[in-house]
Amino acid sequence: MDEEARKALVLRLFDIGAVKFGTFTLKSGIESPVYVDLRVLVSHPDVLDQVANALLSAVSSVEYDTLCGVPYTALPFATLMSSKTGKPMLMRRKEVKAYGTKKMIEGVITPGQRCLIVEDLVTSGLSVFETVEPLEREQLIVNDVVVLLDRGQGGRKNIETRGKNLRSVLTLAQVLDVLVAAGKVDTVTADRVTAFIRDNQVTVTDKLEAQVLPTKKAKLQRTPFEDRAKLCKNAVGVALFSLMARKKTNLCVAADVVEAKALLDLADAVGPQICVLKTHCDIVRDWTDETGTQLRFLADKHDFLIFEDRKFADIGNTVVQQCSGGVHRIASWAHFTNAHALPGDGIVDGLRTAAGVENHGLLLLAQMSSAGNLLNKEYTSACVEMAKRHTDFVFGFISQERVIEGSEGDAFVYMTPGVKLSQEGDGLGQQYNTPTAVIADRNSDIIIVGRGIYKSDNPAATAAIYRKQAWDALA
Ligand SMILES: O=c1ccn([C@@H]2O[C@H](COP(=O)(O)O)[C@@H](O)[C@H]2O)c(=O)[nH]1
Repeated sequence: MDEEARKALVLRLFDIGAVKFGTFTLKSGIESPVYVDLRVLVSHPDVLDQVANALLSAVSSVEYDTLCGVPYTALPFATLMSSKTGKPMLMRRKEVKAYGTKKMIEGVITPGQRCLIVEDLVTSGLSVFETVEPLEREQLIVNDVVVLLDRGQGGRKNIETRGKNLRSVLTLAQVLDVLVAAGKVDTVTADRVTAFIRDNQVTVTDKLEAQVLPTKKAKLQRTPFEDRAKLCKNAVGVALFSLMARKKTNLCVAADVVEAKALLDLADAVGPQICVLKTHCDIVRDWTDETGTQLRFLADKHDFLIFEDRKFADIGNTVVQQCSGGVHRIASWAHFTNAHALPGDGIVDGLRTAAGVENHGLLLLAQMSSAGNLLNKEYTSACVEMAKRHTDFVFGFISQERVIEGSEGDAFVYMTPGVKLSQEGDGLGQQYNTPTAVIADRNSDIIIVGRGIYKSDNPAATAAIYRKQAWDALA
């Protein structure tokens, strides 16, 4: 943007009352000699257009695929920029809906795309980070921020120390220079404003950031997996925690393929990346005893455990036979399986009888990922209580989040299905979250990923991507 255009924009902003001088009490209680209100721009389409052009010229050398305005004032800026460039736009919700999708970001999200943040005014930079955080959780890459007016109160430094580039169309100092030169503001006022800016620098500390960014606030101080192994009372749980610490992976692949060879090939391909291979033996059309034997061979070869996701739900006497007998003889090859708590404690006792506690363990289904499921809070609490009554055998949960807080909860493992890099459902009720959302925000331990990996072109390479994201999210 050239000097003349900049001057014209400043004068127009002054004319429409977007920049005012006097004595104003800010939200913080501080008295300020200057007040910037860019919300008035929506009443002046010519100025909005000038602003959009100025913002676009400030980012002419920046490469980005999509853009997102910080709500609310910058939304019309971003909309105009999107329309002028043809680049798609995303919108961040200020309030998350209490119903439906509960999405933070509206629009088509393509993980890996570079997203430009558009802001009207930067003081501390915190509102920029309120927008950056949910975008990064959706796996968008945010490197660049463009703002119409930088007040010069430390926002640039706060944004840049957090690794983002900030480009501004105007600084408050430049605005003052133009207005003084045009005789709109006297030098005494300009000096008061300059002194105010100098004396009111804002540093964003980690504490302040945590107050504003809810997910940072909720972040758990994690007990290392090797220490949790010492708290767990079941041998398979101990082995799983130790394996995760040793192999540095919290990825479980749901191997939902329907032929034995495909299952074994998949297990061999993703084996180096995983802590657990999850099976549904009853969907494998040519399952034989040899399939179980071969799976155990691969588990030893690659150092993973086998979890048969059988979701037992019958009385104790029946599950004894379902787990040890039938075509699948689950107890002979799976390290652990899972059960619904619905029938009562007898189901745990039955499965313990069928498999024994030395080489087997059990997870309870405390929550499910599917839309409209009936596992409500009371049911989840009842599962938790049941698990606490059987710590010799039950070592964790299938859940959408960590369901027991504190050191007592450290003795259990939390495995979460419904994980994919993109969050669109499957049309049959499955609901997805990203690996980062599941591990960092919901404090789960292990992500369970099926179609996101086995339906990809290269399951081994894709498993490595999920593994890295899930492991990094623990930090
Ligand atoms: O609440 C639940 C419990 C189990 N699952 C199982 O996890 C996988 C998910 O597969 P995707 O292809 O990643 O959707 C599948 O085996 C389910 O049976 C679940 O999704 N939700």
